[in-house]
Amino acid sequence: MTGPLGIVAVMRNSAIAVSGLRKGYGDKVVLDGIDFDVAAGSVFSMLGPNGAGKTTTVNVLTTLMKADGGTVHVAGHDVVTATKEVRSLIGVTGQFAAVDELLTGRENLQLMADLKRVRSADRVVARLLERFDLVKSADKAASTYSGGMRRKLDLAMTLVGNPQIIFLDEPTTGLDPRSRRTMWEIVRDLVADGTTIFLTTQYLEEADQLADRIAVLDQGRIVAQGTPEELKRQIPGTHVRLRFTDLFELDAAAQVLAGATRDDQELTLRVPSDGGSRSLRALLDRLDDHMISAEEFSVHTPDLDDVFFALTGHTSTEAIAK
Ligand SMILES: Nc1ncnc2c1ncn2[C@@H]1O[C@H](COP(=O)(O)OP(=O)(O)OP(=O)(O)O)[C@@H](O)[C@H]1O
Repeated sequence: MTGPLGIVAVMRNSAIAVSGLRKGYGDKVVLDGIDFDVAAGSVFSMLGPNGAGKTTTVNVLTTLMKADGGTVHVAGHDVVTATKEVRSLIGVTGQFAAVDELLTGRENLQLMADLKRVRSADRVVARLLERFDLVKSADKAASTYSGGMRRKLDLAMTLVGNPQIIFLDEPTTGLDPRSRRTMWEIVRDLVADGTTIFLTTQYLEEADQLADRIAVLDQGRIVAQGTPEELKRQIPGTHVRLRFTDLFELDAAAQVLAGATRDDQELTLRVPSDGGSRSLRALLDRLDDHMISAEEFSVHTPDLDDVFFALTGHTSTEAIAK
């Protein structure tokens, strides 16, 4: 779209717009010119190992830190010139929780409601305690909470005042699988309500589960961006798996489909493919032409671990160990 109306439409749709963002500490370049756009109402995940620059990005986007170069707009506001507006629209949950351990869950939420000058604070606090399943522990000191409960309380505190855009910096690092799943459910609920989520994570599965778009950050640069499916499709390894009813059919198919790998025990053929609809149709047509029918047909795409390795030359855990 062109013209002023087009521009307005684009801006309205973009919750976060980052262009040429650079940041270093002394001589060390941490963000080496990164660009991305987050659509309103979506989950955008920045995926990268320890030290990739995720927290630095969150700090700049949430006005806590000044960039060395580039521009950042949050809900259409420049983070440098409209800091106050940006702060009033966002919520941030960092790696170091804002929870005061000496206060109870309820008191922590009340404190936040006072800070944000929220009306009907008691009602807001009660609702959040319920939503996060913290009613029973509401009047116990946060120091007695488990890691998962503390994260939930931290996130509940972030939601006081209904921010439009929420930044979650590694929200599930160190959590057990059950608490992690609870956090995922909460994120999904928030998005269903129209909230925009910027989420950093080192967990490939987490990005895969939650994100509409993923940016892979490695050593200060975005090495890939796209939907989880797009990222997986970018790398070799996608294949079609065909299962046949007997060896006779398998033999016939193996002769027709050059380059396929057969497994006689499983009665399957693995055929390299980009997984696109055109090549799938061509493959099925070819089998049809030879009157071969497959009992089962499935497309397998590599997971994000494969993607990370293909893009960066190291696995995410190798990089973490660096
Ligand atoms: N205040 C600082 N002064 C100097 N170097 C810093 C500072 N903060 C971060 N760094 C360095 O910048 C790099 C990126 O750090 P950042 O915290 O943004 O990474 P991250 O991807 O969030 O990793 P993590 O998951 O460990 O938090 C790291 O090498 C870190 O040591």
